[in-house]
Amino acid sequence: MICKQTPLNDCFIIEPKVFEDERGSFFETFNSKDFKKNTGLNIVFVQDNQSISHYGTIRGLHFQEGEFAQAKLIRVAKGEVLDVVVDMRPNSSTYLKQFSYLLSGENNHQLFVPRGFAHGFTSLSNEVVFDYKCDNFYNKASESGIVFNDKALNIDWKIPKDDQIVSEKDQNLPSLDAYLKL
Ligand SMILES: Cc1cn([C@H]2C[C@H](O)[C@@H](COP(=O)(O)OP(=O)(O)O[C@H]3O[C@H](C)C(=O)[C@H](O)[C@H]3O)O2)c(=O)[nH]c1=O
Repeated sequence: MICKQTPLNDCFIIEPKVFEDERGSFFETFNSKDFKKNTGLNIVFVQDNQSISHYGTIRGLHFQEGEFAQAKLIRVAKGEVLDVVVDMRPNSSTYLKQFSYLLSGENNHQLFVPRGFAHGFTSLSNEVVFDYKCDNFYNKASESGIVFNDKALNIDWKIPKDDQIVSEKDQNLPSLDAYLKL
């Protein structure tokens, strides 16, 4: 596996070693020994999630707050997404900076998103299978987020407005400015 630093502190891109032969391919989607050796992080993932999204779906920007904050190891098993993260940690030198990255079933790349980051993605293909590991359990009461079309973040989701599919819940998330004033 190759581990590359992103422009945001503690956020990494992981490129697993893929073995290909006449039958197809194989790769280890997670190996705790290799993960610790390459990232220096001692993370215990406790929950695996999967979502399936139609083309144009935008999920996010989400995070759980406080003691229920989650680090995530994200991959796309099928299709392609633009994954977007924002460092929401006031003490970080990359505070409020954003980073986006194409994850796909083709490149098999993974993105490690540390606790304290807002996370979202958009489906650039149909029926995207989005799989990720979390190091903390789901806790509805601690869910929070920033609205996907926040003016200050001005994220380019790469999907025409007419094609965007966003849940009612996500459309009603606060702006970054409103969230920071909470
Ligand atoms: C996240 C989660 C949700 N749920 C239930 C709650 C709802 O009844 C249903 C759909 O939840 P939601 O609309 O919040 O799903 P997403 O919009 O994909 O949320 C996720 O999307 C962004 C991109 C993330 O990074 C977070 O992991 C997470 O917020 O699944 C659970 O039972 N367990 C869970 O861990």
